Amino acid sequence: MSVRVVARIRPLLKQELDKDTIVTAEIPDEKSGNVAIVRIPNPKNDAESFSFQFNSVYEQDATQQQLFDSEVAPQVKQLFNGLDITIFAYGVTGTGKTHTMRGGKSLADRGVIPRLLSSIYRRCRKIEKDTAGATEVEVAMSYYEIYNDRVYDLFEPPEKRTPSGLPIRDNNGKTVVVGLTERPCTTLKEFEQLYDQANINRSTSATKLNAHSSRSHAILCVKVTQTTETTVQVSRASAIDLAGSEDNRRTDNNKERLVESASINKSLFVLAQCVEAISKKQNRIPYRESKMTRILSLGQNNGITLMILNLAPVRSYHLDTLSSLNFANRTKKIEVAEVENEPVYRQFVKPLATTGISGANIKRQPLRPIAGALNAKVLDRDAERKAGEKTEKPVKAFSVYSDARKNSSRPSDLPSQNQGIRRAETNKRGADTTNAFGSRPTKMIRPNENPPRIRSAAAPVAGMSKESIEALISQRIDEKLAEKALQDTIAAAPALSAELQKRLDELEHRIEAKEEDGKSQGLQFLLMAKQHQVRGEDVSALRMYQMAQPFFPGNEKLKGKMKTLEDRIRAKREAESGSRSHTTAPPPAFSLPAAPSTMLSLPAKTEKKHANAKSLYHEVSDDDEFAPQPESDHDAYASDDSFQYKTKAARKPKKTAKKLPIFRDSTDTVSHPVNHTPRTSHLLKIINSKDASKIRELKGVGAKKADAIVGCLLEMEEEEIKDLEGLALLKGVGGKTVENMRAGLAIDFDF
Ligand SMILES: Nc1ncnc2c1ncn2[C@@H]1O[C@H](COP(=O)(O)OP(=O)(O)OP(=O)(O)O)[C@@H](O)[C@H]1O
Repeated sequence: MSVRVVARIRPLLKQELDKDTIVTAEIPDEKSGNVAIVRIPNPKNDAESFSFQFNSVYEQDATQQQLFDSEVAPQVKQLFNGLDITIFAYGVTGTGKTHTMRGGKSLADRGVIPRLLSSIYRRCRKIEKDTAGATEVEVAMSYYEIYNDRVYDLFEPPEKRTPSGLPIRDNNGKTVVVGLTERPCTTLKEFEQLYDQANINRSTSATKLNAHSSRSHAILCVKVTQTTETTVQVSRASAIDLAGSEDNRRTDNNKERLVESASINKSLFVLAQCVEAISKKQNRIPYRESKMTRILSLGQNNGITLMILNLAPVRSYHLDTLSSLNFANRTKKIEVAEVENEPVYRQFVKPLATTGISGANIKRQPLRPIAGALNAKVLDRDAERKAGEKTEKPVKAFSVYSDARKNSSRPSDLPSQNQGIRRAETNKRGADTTNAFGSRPTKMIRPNENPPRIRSAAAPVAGMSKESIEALISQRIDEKLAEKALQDTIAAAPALSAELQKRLDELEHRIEAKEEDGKSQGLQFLLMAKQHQVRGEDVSALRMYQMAQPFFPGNEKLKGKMKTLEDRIRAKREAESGSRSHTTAPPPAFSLPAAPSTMLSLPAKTEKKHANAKSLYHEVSDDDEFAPQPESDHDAYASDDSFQYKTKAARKPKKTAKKLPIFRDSTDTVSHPVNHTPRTSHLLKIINSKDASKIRELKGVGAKKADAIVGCLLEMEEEEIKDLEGLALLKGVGGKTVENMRAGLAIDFDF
C-alpha cells in the first residue's frame, strides 16, 4: 500500500484577498477521468500549467469535518484492527498544517487530532459494549516536539526541560525516545486538558509569514491497548504536525527564528532526500541525518500512512508550492507494508490446563517473560490495574518507529509489493525460547490467513484501458516537466555534494560530542550558518556567523568568512541598486544585517552568479588567505571550507587574476552587467557554446582542458558564464588561462 497523499488548499487569508490565486483543484469526476488533480502554472511560463495527481484534493472551502470524515475516520477502524496509523501534515510555513491537525476551538473548527481522539473513544465504548466488557481498551498518549533537532517532552513545562533534550536510541530496529512520558487518558475531556496544556509548551512564534508559526515538529502518539482474557494488542496512531519550510529571504527572521528556521529547513531537506532516495531505490536512505526523519521513518513504518499536503493558493508561494507538490508526488509512490500488530498472548492457556491449573487460577499465573519490554509493560500494568491499583508512574520508554531497514527481519523471499509479510516481532518474541510452558505459536494463527491480511495498492496494468494508459503517461510527463521547471528556478537548497554532506555530518558529530563543553553552541551556529549559506541565504548566514563569533574569539578564518559574506551582500545590494538607479531614486544606504526583500529565492549558485563578480572573486581570495588552524576546538570549523562552492582549481586564479588587466571589464559588470568588450563577449560566447571542439581551439586550451570546461558547464545546467571571473573560477582554468584565451582571439576591433 502506498502512502496516501491528499492535498488541501487553504482559503485566502484576510491580507491575501487581493492576491493572485494560482493553485486550483480538479475534483474527481467523469471529465477529469475520476482523478483528483492540483494545477499550478509553470513559473517560467504562465500560459502553461503543471498538474499533480493525488488520492484526494480538498479545495479552499473544504471543512475540517469533510477532511476528517473522508480521510481519517476510515483509518480508525484499522487502528482497532491492529494497524498503526501515521498522519502527517506537510507544507510551507503558513499553509495550514496546524489548522488541519489541531484546528480551532469551536466544534466546527476542530482539526484532525481532536476528532481522531473523539472517534477513538467512541470506538472504545462500542467495543466494550459489544463484547460486554470482555475486551477492555486503554488509551495512552505521548506528545513531544523536535525543536532545533532536539526532542522535548511536551508534557514537561519548558523550564523543566534538559536543554540537550531527550536522547533517541535505536532499540531492536525501533527508534526509541528515552525518558518520554506516556499518560493514560481515559476520556475525551481528559485528552483535551492534556493536549491543550501540552500545546502551551510547544514552541511557536510570530514570523512575517505566520503570526503563530510552529517552530518545531510536533508528534502526538496515541497508544491503543485492547485487552481480552487471553490477548493484548497494541496499536498506535501518530499525528504529526511538521514545522513548515521557510525561505529566509521572505521572513525577516531575527536571530532566534533564524536558528530555528535553519533547523526546520535542514530536517525537511533531509526528509526530501530520504523520499528521493526511496523513490530511486537507493540502498542508503539518510534517515539518520535528522531526528525528525529518524522518528517519522517514512516508508519504514508498517501500517497506514497518510500525508496531508497543505498548500497556499497565492502566487507569492509559487516556487514553494511547486516544491511541495514535487515532494508529495514522490512521497505518494512510497510503499508501506500494511501489517497489523499481532496480539500477544497474555497467558498460555493450553499447557496450564494440562497441568491441572484451571479457571480463576489462570488469571493469577505470573506473567511469563516471553513478551518484549513493551508488551511486558502492558501486561504488568494490566495486572496492576486488575488488582485495583492505578498506575501512577508513566511508562518511561516509548517506541516510535524504526529508522533501520527491516528487510533483515523479513523473509528473504520478500515479494516486491510487501505481500505476505508479517512484522517480525523479534523483540516481542525474543524470550520465547525461555518459555517455561513449552513451545507456543510465535504468532496468532487466524483462519483465512493465507495470505495474511495485507493490502496492496498495485493496480493491475492489464486491466487498464488505452485511454487510461495514455492519461497516465501524459500525467507522468507533466510531473517530470514540473520537476524540471522547479529545478531550473527554485530556491531550494542546491544538492549537496557528497563531500559537503560529509563535512556537515562531521560538524554535527563534533557538536554532539561537545554538548557539555560550552563550545557546542558556537558550533551549532556555525552549522546553521553553513546551512543558510548552502541555501543561498547569505544575510541569514552572516547573522549566524556573527552569533558564533563570541565562541571563537580571534578566529581569523571566521572573520574572513564574515568579511566574504559582507562583501558579497554589499556587492549584491550595490548591483541591485545600480540597476534600480537607472529608473528610480538613489539606492538605500547599505546596512547589515537587514534581509533583502527578494520575493522569489534563487539557488545559491544563481545568487553567486547574480552577485557581482568581484565579490565572488574576493570570497575565494579570503578563503585562501586563511592560515592553517591549530588543532583546537574550532578545527571542525576550520576544516569546513568546502561549504563554499569552489573547486580546487577555482582557487588558483585569484592571486594572479586579481592583478590581471583582463578583469577590468568584468569589474565593470558590477553596475553594467553586460558591458563586456567585444573580445570578452566573443570568448564568453565560445565558452557558453559548450562546444568542446571550439573551446579546444582557444589559446592555451588543450583537449583535456576543453573537456573539463564543458564538464563544468554541464554541471551548471542552464547557467552561463557571465564574466571573466566566472570563467577563471572554472575547474582547470584560472586567471592566466583566461588571459591567454582572450589574447589568442583574433578580433581586431578589441579596445
Ligand atoms: N482551511 C483553513 N481555513 C481557514 N483558515 C485557515 C485554513 N488553513 C489555514 N488557515 C489559517 O492560515 C493561517 C496559517 O495557518 P497555520 O498556522 O495552520 O499554518 P502552518 O502551516 O501550521 O504554519 P507554520 O508552519 O508556520 O506553523 C492561520 O491563521 C490559519 O487559521
